[in-house]
Amino acid sequence: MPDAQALFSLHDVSVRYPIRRGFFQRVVGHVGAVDGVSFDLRRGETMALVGESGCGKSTLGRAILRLEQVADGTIKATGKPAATRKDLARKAQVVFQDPLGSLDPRWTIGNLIGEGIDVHGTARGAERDSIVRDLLKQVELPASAFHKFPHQLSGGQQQRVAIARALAMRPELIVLDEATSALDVSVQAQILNLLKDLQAEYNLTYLFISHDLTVVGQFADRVAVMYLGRIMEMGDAADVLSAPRHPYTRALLASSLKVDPDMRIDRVPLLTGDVPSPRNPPSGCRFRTRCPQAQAGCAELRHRMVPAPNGRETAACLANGDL
Ligand SMILES: Nc1ncnc2c1ncn2[C@@H]1O[C@H](COP(=O)(O)OP(=O)(O)OP(=O)(O)O)[C@@H](O)[C@H]1O
Repeated sequence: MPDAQALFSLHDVSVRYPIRRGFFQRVVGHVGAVDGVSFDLRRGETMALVGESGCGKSTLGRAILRLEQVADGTIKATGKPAATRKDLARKAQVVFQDPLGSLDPRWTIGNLIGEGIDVHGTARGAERDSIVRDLLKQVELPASAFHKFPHQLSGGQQQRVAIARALAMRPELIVLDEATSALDVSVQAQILNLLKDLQAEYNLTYLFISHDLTVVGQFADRVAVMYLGRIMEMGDAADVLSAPRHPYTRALLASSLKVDPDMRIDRVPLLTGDVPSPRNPPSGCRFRTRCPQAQAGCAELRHRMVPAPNGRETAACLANGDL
């Protein structure tokens, strides 16, 4: 049942990349990057997506932004059928890890921020420039940045420009794809504070894709833990991170170098070995090949989310007694 506050409702969403080979680029298989993911993104919340590299976080973010095609399932925006990419440009924006890579070095900051306004024709000339100057103020950049070029700014300032560019479209959702990961800890904290302020002011929804569980604990309201394209645990961030329930979440947290010393994850073995290929994932529970609590029946276990305390959901797990 979709949440009444949902900005986006994902139902059983799968995304597959074709694997092409040979001169004619024949499709010889698929990578199931996201497999059967369902959740609601609630208006005004920060939902974090965490998990090891290659588990499908960015692909899921891109699918919500309509930058990837959904193979199965649906993504509905505020109860209406899925918007087109153009409609969505206003509603959902993205900020990536590497601001310099997403900012054209030949453009001034004023033009970079004003680009979306120009494309959508929402304002022109002096009115457009005044909106851009306002956005500079909102992201706490000096007015002098207007005529500068990206390489003249620091990494933190460049990321503020990327945020201003996203804000220029007056979006409801911003996908933050490792948006603070490349920054120094102190700059990262400043950007996270800015994002919090902007969220409070505009009731923004954030999908926060991150490897850093400590930052997720400080920044996110809810967290979805992904493994090989599937959600393994989802719920209130404080709950999931302080008392992880699924063996994968427990191992992921134990493996994180910056774990909170108060976390109740004693004696949980660290994650070992690599994530299996999503081209040929294990049957049953996908984590079973690395799970310290794996049992014979895990190979046949059907993936489904089961309710856990405090409104949390976890992937069915034989070690947790879910049959
Ligand atoms: N364009 C593509 N073509 C084929 N496979 C892809 C493509 N993009 C991603 N993949 C594969 O899809 C899977 C999920 O990748 P994705 O980048 O979404 O994971 P991620 O969790 O965001 O990883 P990271 O944290 O490293 O960014 C991986 O196995 C990846 O190799």
